[in-house]
Formats: sequence, structure tokens, C-alpha cells
Amino acid sequence: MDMTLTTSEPVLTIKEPSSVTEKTVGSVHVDNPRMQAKNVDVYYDDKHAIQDVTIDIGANEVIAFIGPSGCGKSTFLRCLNRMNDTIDICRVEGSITIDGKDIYDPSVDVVPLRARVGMVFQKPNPFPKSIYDNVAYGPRIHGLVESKAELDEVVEQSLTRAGLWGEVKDRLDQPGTGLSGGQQQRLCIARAIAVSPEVILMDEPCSALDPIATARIEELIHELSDQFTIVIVTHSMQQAARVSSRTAYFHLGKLIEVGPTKQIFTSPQHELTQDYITGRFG
Ligand SMILES: Nc1ncnc2c1ncn2[C@@H]1O[C@H](COP(=O)(O)OP(=O)(O)OP(=O)(O)O)[C@@H](O)[C@H]1O
Repeated sequence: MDMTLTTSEPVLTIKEPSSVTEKTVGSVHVDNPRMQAKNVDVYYDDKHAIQDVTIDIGANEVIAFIGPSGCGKSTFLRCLNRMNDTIDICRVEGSITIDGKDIYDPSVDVVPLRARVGMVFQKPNPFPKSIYDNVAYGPRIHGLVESKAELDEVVEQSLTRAGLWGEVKDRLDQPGTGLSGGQQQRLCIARAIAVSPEVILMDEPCSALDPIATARIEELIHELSDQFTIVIVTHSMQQAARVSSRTAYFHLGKLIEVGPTKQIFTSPQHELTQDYITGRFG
């Protein structure tokens, strides 16, 4: 069945994957998985938003999730740190593990889980606190530091890692909300890394930023990948090509194709991926 979108010009046709049982093209497994999603389905009430998605997220890789609007990229991303738990009508089925441990096990406390699997959102969202306290918040509530000196060190290291220290070191007591958009997003990244996560989820982290601030964040993603696993949802194919080593293409709730980024952008195997990459829809 074809779904025709008539809300904008020109009229776009989004084809459905030909078979419900169709397997993802490419290798969904990696040699050194940090997280593993197996047969994941997500529902918002009756709406089947993610259908039978299986994929490994490799240790210290940057993987990009791409696909047309509404295909489920953000929904699937939010499954990786149980952010969907906050949506009453959302139900997640299947299994997702980090370092082999099921994150949906009833014994798992989501607060430490969300420190291990941190998140950076589309719109920078610093707390209404000082720059220092934005970064110090996580280490404090998770009891990761024993002294003020240790906390100072974590704050400095995190801001340095996020490429912000030089710009803010003389005004740490000023509100985080007073920074520019790009600086606020780097502050949010510093806040995420202050609790030493294993994985950082980024949901369109540059969509509210200008090209210069975007370039700075992309550079940062590259630098951080030596230490962290990064999963980024992006609408920009150029961005996915620039920052990621592996790319996953979603379409109407299904994971259609996954592979090395270069290969996805130069020789996609599935017709739906080809259509998206060549701009025939999306
Ligand atoms: N809170 C929600 N309640 C009900 N349905 C939702 C909710 N969030 C998402 N959906 C639906 O789930 C599907 C997948 O949405 P999702 O936001 O994950 O897609 P996406 O690929 O990230 O889209 P976009 O690129 O536009 O952000 C869509 O049909 C959307 O309408």
C-alpha cells in the first residue's frame, strides 16, 4: 500500500516496506556490542511505532539514525535509556541490553541507567542554575564525588571535554541559560559526560543551532567518540555522513538497512534507502 502525503508541495509518495517480515538489509550485529536491541516493538496505544527492530550499538562507535519524519528514529532512540517510560501510552516489547544486562528488567533503576546512557536533546535545556551547578548536578545526586575539590575537578574536566571551559571558566557562577545556543548545547553535553556515561544519545542536537555552532558540535562528537558510544538522530544526511561510522535507515517504524556510513551513502542496497539518499522522498 502507498501512503500519499498531501500536506505539502510537491506531493511525496512514501512506499511501505514490501513485506512485514522483511529482514533488515546489512549486518545488524557488531563484534563489540555495548548495547543490543532484539525484536523491539513500540506502541503508542494502538499505534505500532517501531516494528521488530534488532540492532547492536558497538562500543565507542558513532551511529546515526536517519529516515523520513515520523519513521520512529526518536522513539527508538528513547527506548535505549527508557525515556519512553515517561509517556503513559507508550509500551515497549522485546529486549534491550547494555553490557549484556536487560535495561527493562524490573530491578533496574532508571535514574542510574539514564546516567549510564545519557541524553542530549534537540533544544538545549540547561537547568535554571549556574554553569557550575549544571555540570555538578549529576555527580552530586549520583554520589560520584567525595569533596568539593573533586567536584571542581569533574566540572573542569567535563567542560574541557565539551570544549567550553575556556569560554566559561571566569563565569562559572553565572546562569547556564545566559549562554548562546551553541554554548548551551555544549553545556548540556558537559552535564551528560560529568557522570561518566557509557553511551550518549543525541536527538537532533544541532537542529536549533547555526552552522558555526553545528560545526563545533560535530567536531565535539568526533572527539568524544574515543571515550563514549554515541547514537545520533539527525535529519541531515550530510551530518550523518560527517559524524558517524555506521548509519541505520528507518522507514515507517522498521529498520530497513544498516551498514558503514560510507556504504549507506554511496551504495545503499535497499530501494527505500536509495530513494531517501537520492532525495526522492523525505
Ligand atoms: N508521545 C507520542 N504519542 C503518540 N504517538 C507518538 C508519540 N511520539 C511519537 N509518536 C508517533 O510515533 C511515530 C514515530 O515518531 P517519532 O517521533 O519517533 O519519529 P521520528 O522519525 O523521530 O520523527 P521526526 O524526524 O519527525 O522527529 C509517529 O507516527 C509519531 O506520530
